[in-house]
Amino acid sequence: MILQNDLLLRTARGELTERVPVWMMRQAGRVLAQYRAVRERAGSFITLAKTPELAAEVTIQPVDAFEVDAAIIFSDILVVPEAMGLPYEMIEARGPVFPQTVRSSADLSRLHVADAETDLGYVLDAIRLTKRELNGRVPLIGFAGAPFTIFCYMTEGKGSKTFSVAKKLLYTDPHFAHTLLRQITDSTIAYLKAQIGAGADLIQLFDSWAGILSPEQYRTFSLPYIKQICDAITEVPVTVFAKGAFFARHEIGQLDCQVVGLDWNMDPAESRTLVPNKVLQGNLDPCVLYADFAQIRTEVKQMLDAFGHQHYIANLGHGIYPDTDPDKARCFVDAVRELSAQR
Ligand SMILES: Cc1c2[nH]c(c1CCC(=O)O)Cc1[nH]c(c(CCC(=O)O)c1C)Cc1[nH]c(c(CCC(=O)O)c1C)Cc1[nH]c(c(C)c1CCC(=O)O)C2
Repeated sequence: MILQNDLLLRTARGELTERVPVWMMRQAGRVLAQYRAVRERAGSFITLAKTPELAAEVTIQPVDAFEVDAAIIFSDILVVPEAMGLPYEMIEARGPVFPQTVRSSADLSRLHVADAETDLGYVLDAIRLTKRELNGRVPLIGFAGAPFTIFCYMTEGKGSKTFSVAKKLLYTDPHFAHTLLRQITDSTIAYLKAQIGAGADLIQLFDSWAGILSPEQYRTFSLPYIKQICDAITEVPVTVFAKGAFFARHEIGQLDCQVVGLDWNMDPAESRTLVPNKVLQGNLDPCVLYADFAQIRTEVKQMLDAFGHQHYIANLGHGIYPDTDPDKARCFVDAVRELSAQR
């Protein structure tokens, strides 16, 4: 299948392009009334994620609504722990919860390394169906959580501001921590390879909780596992997005990945210096989309000026907030397209 719009893919591979590609983290979701309608029909988030026809439908919605340069498969990072034997629930207005947690070596007997085809076949089916329905319009991004972020949810059992239960284990039982991190890494590599086999054109790793670690802990408990994944994924470009890990940009830049994702606390020029020779992605504060249309355009212009128009993928600095006006999201995408094409 030849892609009609392969701008993002060419940029991710390091090629010079005619304008800056743009998409938004969490673009498939509650921002869109069309999503909420399908979610209603499905009954629950998990049913929606496990029904390939519906997952494909909501994956494509933002491509129609915003004309972004990529689709990202509708799923969640927490499908990996579930596939390893730790099911999750998605509680309305609260987020994900694991009724059982894993906090010691004894708990590990309940887990297995995920088999992508049997345990995550529904995501692979959703990818195949989405690819067919996209019919080459834009590339499809596959994704997974980085092992440390998945470790946080599996040990803590729910979201947390500090993830102090998870962090405590790094100090009190590092052997357990490394064993679990290894199992998550092995599961994630198998899963990402299967996503690529099913048609994913690029891969993004979300290390959403990277910012809670010290640089030393990040070097010990997160980076080595991300490195294993980057080394294993050779087929398509890989983006590493480590939220809050401003201190690790140089080391992330040394990995065998093609794109480094940035949040809005990370200065573009400083990031270019720390991460030379890689494509950068980001990093507009999602709260800018609460500003008026004129100000959104001004902020986008500043961002494009700061990053430059090459070796750069425009995005938000984290996922779009669910109460964002979709017209403002559309304004962000349009501003990138228009302002980066004028040369
Ligand atoms: C940490 C994390 C999770 N999930 C994800 C991350 C990493 C990115 C980040 O840091 O934001 C990744 C994710 N989750 C979802 C996607 C879909 C693709 C996309 O459009 O980006 C992606 C890429 C769907 C989702 N995942 C979730 C929803 C909302 C649930 C619903 O629709 O009922 C969606 C659309 C739920 C979810 N899932 C998770 C949380 C904490 C929550 C609750 C908070 C929230 O609601 O945003 C775990």
